Amino acid sequence: MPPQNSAHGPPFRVAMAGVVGRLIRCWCRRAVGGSLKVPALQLHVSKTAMGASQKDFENAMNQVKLLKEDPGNEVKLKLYALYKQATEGPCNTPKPGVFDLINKAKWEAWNALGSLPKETARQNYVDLVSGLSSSSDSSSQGKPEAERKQAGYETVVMTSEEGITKIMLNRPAKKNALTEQMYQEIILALEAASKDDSAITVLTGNGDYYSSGNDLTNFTNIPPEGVEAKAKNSAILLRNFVGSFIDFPKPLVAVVNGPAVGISVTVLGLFDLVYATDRATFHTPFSHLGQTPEGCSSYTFPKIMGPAKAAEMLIFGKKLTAGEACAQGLVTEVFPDSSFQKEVWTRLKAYSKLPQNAMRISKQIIRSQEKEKLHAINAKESSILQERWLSSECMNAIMNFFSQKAKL
Ligand SMILES: CCCCC/C=C/CC(=O)SCCNC(=O)CCNC(=O)[C@H](O)C(C)(C)COP(=O)(O)OP(=O)(O)OC[C@H]1O[C@@H](n2cnc3c(N)ncnc32)[C@H](O)[C@@H]1OP(=O)(O)O
Repeated sequence: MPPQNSAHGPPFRVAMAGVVGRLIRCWCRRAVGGSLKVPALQLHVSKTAMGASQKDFENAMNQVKLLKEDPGNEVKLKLYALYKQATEGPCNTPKPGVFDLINKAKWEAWNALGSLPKETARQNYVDLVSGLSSSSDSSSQGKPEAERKQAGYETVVMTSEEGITKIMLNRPAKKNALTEQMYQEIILALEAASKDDSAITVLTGNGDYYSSGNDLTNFTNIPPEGVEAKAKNSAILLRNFVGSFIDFPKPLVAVVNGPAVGISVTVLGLFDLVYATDRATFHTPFSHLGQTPEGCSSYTFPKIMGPAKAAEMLIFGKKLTAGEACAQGLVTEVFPDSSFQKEVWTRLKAYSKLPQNAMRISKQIIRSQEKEKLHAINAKESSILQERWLSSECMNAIMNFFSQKAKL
């Protein structure tokens, strides 16, 4: 029975979360046939309890790689078993020999899941990872909100204060060039921000640059499977990255603290507000790099600034000043560099006090009109780039950058 003081207030919600958490833990224990103990994790009760999507599952797999603390062998076995069950179904391989201790333990964990349906295994995997992440985050609880720097990220800094979640790109020595790890961490940070209690989410950069775009070393790190596999995986990552911006459900603001290049410019067409310092420039040198537009810019830029101005940027690589970008509608407002941070954050703090649900719903009405179209454009741009990355034009441009022959 709910406490007398409130039918739906915090004490009741806490109590209910405890009950639901216990039920899920109990259900998990039954699902593995009781032969593997599920550690006493505080399972995070989220939207995923209604059925994890493939995207939730992929995000959880990425999140596992970013765990700060080793979860221990028992949990790792459980993750392994749920992963195999979710992707391949019931255990279908012969039992390893008695001296093959590690593979035998893995086989037994998988086999113990019996005929657990793939969807349930996927859900259990997502819940388990969510529990692991929130238990590793719990060390930050009790600190003042402003200091609550969220754990689990290495290339971005995520903080929440006064209704605003800030995701700050944090490789200033490399002009915040986006590594593969950084794309993944931004996807996860946006996913977390979409579910937290903040009203507004901000993306910004640390140091003198907002971002110099894709880290060109991403293309030099070729796996044993070869360049085609590299291009394919990069296209998947790109598509997921841009997809996170398309689907982001609440107001998203870019605080452009300095020059922006490549993909950090193109995705601006998917933000709700773009505030720039007068030191910022906006540069999409795709043809110079043997590449083509991404971030849905082949659609958003002509729509925002008209086809002629969009072509000048996307085909001919014209670099815009902040004032020009504002005149063309890509930037909402430009501020003098000396007062940029003060003016922008004062403005955003005032906006964050507006009714949250109204802002969120308004954003969703606007986005829903072309969400499907944006996803289709994202898919097309990513697949064209997958081919471009294998072209000699693109490979030469990247080699030029590293041999210092060409600077933009
Ligand atoms: C999953 C894959 C998805 C792919 C999506 C595709 C996206 C397309 C794009 O984003 S295209 C844009 C790519 N970006 C660039 O081409 C920028 C390249 N960088 C530069 O031209 C210059 O560095 C600069 C103009 C941004 C800044 O010049 P400056 O002289 O001021 O500074 P440095 O060149 O000395 O830079 C400092 C160090 O940072 C390294 N660095 C900067 N940008 C990148 C980058 N994009 N990739 C890799 N490394 C970068 C630079 O090499 C210096 O490193 P060092 O100190 O070790 O020498």
